Amino acid sequence: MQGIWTTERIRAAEDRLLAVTPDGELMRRAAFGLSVHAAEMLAEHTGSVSGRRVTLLVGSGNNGGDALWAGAFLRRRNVAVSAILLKPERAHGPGLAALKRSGGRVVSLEDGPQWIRRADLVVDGIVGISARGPLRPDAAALLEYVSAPVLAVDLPSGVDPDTGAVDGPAVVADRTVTFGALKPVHALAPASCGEVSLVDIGLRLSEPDLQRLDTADVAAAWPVPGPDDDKYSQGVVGVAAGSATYPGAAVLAAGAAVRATSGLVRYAGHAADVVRGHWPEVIATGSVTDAGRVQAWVVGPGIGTGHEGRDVLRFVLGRGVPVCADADATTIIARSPDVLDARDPDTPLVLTPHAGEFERLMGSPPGADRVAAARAAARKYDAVVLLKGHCTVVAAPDGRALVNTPRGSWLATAGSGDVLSGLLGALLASGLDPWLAAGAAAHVHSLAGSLAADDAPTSASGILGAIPDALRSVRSLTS
Ligand SMILES: NC(=O)C1=CN([C@@H]2O[C@H](COP(=O)(O)OP(=O)(O)OC[C@H]3O[C@@H](n4cnc5c(N)ncnc54)[C@H](O)[C@@H]3O)[C@@H](O)[C@H]2O)[C@@H](O)CC1
Ligand SMILES: [K+]
Repeated sequence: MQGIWTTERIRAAEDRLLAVTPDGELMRRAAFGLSVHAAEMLAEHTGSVSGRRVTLLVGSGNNGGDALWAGAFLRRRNVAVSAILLKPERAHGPGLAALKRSGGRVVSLEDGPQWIRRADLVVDGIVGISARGPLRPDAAALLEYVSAPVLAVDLPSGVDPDTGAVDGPAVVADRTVTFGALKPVHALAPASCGEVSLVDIGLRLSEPDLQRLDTADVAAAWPVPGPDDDKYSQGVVGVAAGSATYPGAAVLAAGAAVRATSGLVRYAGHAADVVRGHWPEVIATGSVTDAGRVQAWVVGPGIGTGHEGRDVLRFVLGRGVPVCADADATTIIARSPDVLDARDPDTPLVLTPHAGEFERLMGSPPGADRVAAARAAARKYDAVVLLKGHCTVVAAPDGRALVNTPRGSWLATAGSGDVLSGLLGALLASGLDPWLAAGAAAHVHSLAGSLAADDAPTSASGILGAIPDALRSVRSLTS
């Protein structure tokens, strides 16, 4: 697991470390690491370091100080460094002195645009973890002239450090170099951060506020049958999805469950013939009441929100096995919360809302702080909540939260959620902790999406087809 800490926790840890570290030492550690990444980016983009031009955008805090010190280190490698000070009177004193001593140039705000245009690399040291809100107009105006790659110091300025929210002008970086520990922005705003690298400055932090699964975590969690297993012992998953008119959701959810694990999949609903036609290995019946025993249910995709859907949901909630309530099932729960009375309180429930379904469940949209929103919903429904979005957030009623950071946005395609619910149901049936199951399913789902897309549009069927490759890739990276 990768740990992620809020800026409040990071600042407290920095204060503890600053108290026992010589003055300026932490910033020099951070800035030296930053300069190494800057040189690497120059070499990558231009083929050389010496003689290249770097322009620093320098704000009034320590983030600007990091940029100035990194500029001084780059001068040692014969890089031409120019610094645009957004607030010259409040620029970091020792950093500015170091840059000047090293032969770096300080340019005025008015001359800034030409130095940005000429740069081989632009370093964003405008603001770091102490700032909130979008860039101010002077900084935003400078960004208009940027065409070179951008390296963000600690985080892309203008993006909220604790939520990753962008609500105005903000830097879009090719790479972000952060210090000490990952902050929420790094997991929640991949499109703003670009590639994220961590420089160790010796921070010591305990329990993280938020986590991200490593490939190794997913590989360890994913069920692999042993020599004594049979189709029942691995956990049977039931899928209650689709309708005669809309059988697609059933085919996708059941198919994902088939591909996720090697046990048995049962289907119950009006699309039994179509499901059987696509997946002969699925035992398909017309109704949940005669589906047979399962160890987890996936319910909701395409079942409708009328009487029949409500009855199906009530039935599966009363079986004493984990339930993944997706799509129409979340809408039913939002409109008729009494269906949850059928639930045995000890039965794990996973809700998988997108933003619209979330609003129905909670009465207001998720807002900028999606992690807090998912946690609140998890508490309200005493359920694991997987909040869909570009970055998927999974929160448990006990407060655990994780985020899945995707590669690209190819998952935003019709039927993609049905595939995710099938994966998740199969993991629940295997007995995995529901929070981990949701995180692992989201991880493999997004990996399958990027493998299927391979830089071109894909479809839910494409994602479904790439599940075995995604699982192979997860397992191969750790074997
Ligand atoms: N404290 C430490 O031990 C370390 C801090 N480091 C750096 O220090 C940074 C935090 O520095 P600071 O706490 O000085 O604060 P920042 O550099 O994040 O900036 C705060 C300053 O920006 C201004 N500001 C606030 N919102 C703004 C906005 N929207 N637009 C423009 N200006 C705005 C404020 O007036 C304030 O002066 C970290 O992000 C990191 O880069 C690193 O050097 C590592 C060590
Ligand atoms: K920054």
